[in-house]
Amino acid sequence: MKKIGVLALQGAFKEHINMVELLGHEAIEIRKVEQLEDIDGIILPGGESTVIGKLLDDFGIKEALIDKIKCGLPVWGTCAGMILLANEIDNQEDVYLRVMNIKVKRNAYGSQLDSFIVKEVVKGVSEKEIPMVFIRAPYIVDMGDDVELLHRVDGNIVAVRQKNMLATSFHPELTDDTTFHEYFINMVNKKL
Ligand SMILES: NC(=O)CC[C@H](N)C(=O)O
Repeated sequence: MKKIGVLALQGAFKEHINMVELLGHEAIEIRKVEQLEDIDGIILPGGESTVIGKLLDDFGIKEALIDKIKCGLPVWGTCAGMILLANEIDNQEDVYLRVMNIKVKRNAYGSQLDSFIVKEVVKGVSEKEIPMVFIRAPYIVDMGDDVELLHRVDGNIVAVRQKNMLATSFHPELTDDTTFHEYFINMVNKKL
């Protein structure tokens, strides 16, 4: 059984906790630096990246989290979590963890009303179609040569991996499909 931290400062962290537990692993709500010592991987949930970014500072956890990720802690950022990981954010000076060689565009599809769901096969992740929920989602507008493209939707980059870091524009935790959570657990188990 693995211990998966879910950053629990703001946003849809409960849903990730449920998915991790559904797969038989221990899920821990992360709010304190010392908790980072005792986990095998961490998920950064969807929410509001500006709020989570500020709370990372307020809770004094940002620098320790950056160090852990740079030392190889497997991390998965979903939606706002992807924004937190990015080196650059289109049309915005503020950046947060700056650990992943991607440039993201926030609210890339428009407002809440432009949210949508698609079901597609993600090569290398699953043979069956996976439901992908996009809610005021970002997408990647540029990425480094060291970043592996996992999936595009309508030509836009929505899932990538860079060594121990996984980023998706969409929210698997808001579906009943555990495929991406299994993929991340395999990363944690170093099977991928
Ligand atoms: N569902 C989400 O996580 C939305 C992300 C949010 N629009 C942001 O820019 O931070």
